[in-house]
Amino acid sequence: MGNTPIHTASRHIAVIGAGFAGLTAARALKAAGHRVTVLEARDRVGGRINTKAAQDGTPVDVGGQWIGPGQDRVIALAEELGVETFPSYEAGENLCLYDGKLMRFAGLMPPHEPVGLADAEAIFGALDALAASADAERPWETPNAKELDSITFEQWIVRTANTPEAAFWMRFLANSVLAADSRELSMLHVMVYIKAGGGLASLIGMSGGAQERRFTKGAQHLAERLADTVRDDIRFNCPVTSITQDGSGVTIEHAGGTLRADRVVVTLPPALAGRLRYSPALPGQRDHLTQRMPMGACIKIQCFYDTPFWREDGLSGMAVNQDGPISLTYDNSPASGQPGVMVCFIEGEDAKEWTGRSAGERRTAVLNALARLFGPRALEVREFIELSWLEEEYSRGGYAGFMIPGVWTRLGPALTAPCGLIHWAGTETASRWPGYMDGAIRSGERVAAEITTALATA
Ligand SMILES: Cc1cc2nc3c(=O)[nH]c(=O)nc-3n(C[C@H](O)[C@H](O)[C@H](O)COP(=O)(O)OP(=O)(O)OC[C@H]3O[C@@H](n4cnc5c(N)ncnc54)[C@H](O)[C@@H]3O)c2cc1C
Repeated sequence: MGNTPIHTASRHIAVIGAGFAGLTAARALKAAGHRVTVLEARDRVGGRINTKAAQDGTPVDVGGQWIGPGQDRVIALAEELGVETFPSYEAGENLCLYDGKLMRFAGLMPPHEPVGLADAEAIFGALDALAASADAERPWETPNAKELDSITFEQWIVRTANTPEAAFWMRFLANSVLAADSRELSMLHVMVYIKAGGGLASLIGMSGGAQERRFTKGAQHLAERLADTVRDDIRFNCPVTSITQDGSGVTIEHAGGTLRADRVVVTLPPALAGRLRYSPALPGQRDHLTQRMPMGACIKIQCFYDTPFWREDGLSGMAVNQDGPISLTYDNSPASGQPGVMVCFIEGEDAKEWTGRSAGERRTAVLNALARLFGPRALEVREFIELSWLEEEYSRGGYAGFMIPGVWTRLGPALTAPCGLIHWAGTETASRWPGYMDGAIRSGERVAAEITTALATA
């Protein structure tokens, strides 16, 4: 697993959550000779990964789905466990509906008028350069960290953008990459996130970027194969409610009873970790951190068609939509190209609004938006599958938790610092690819090494 094994007496480690972070931690701890018990609230593994089946059996990822270069840990895991991937479809031109005008374009930027186009390109460059100066391992040590952490991404946009086009693309970036509104995000957090994901091109690209490949049988396939390595140690339908530490171990209360262990790994996103009861109470800095790391907000929708009809028009299926409620679409058809599947995202403020509307209203609004982009054939949908992650009791949003201003510089170390016998993991704690499956896996590996070291020196 890439860690130097340190031999210690076997202990019992509890792991809360059977997403990629928890499963990876459990597997590594077991491999190091410990007994593990994974307590999972849901009746399945995967957490923010969830593959459902459409009526015709096509796998549909209602949660995370893409992987790309630089995400070495998830790629290595898929190879090791024999889980097949295929390249995302991206041939053809993209669409952008902006200022009431529908533009077709190749590459990253639509043909805005020259001043707006130049300014949009310049602000991407400025953000990328600033992000390169971030310290993703220790964000609070980034040059000018305090200043950058005292403003929102929106304040930086207002200062830096000279045209509405540049401001639009930056707000769109916040929505599409972090599922958050530019007014909520710490500027320092945006920089750290970009740096940790290898730069803007890496984050937003398809081939060569984070959207390059998908799992042939859905991302859940990888979670299931990983779970197979610790299957007998997972207890489902066991939402944890409290963790009590004493001199010799931890007592964990969950819906199925009580578990005693030597140490515990909590892999929940900080906002959910903050809802557990801890005795003794956690240090103030850790609690205030969890009070200030809200979840991103997104609704993921997939529309099924007999064929990917947009391909016949020379379109890739990728569209950016200023009018909402969907802000972004991609061709999400299976590798065979049949049926045609269009994935649409409602993110940030729009997701908060539209999660409260009826399913019927959402369906009508989504299909009307698709018809404006791709023409009336978009209305001939044969299946409509949506999931609002805001409504998921054991996620309460996605893609991930993020930092509002002031958190990284005042409370940052509390994100990963163990609290006695409690260790923290989860994608939010990763310094590479936080917010992604890869970050979750890295966090599971990091926490397993942390526990092995702690036990060796205890
Ligand atoms: C719509 C959407 C699209 C995404 N797209 C991508 C993508 O394309 N590529 C990518 O790499 N990433 C993507 N992500 C992000 C990715 O899914 C996550 O970063 C990753 O899966 C997080 O893994 P984790 O183990 O850290 O957390 P989680 O998967 O959230 O695991 C935490 C686990 O804890 C459980 N739990 C919660 N509360 C309790 C409790 N009280 N007691 C016990 N168990 C509990 C949960 O049920 C869950 O199983 C997306 C996420 C979403 C929501």
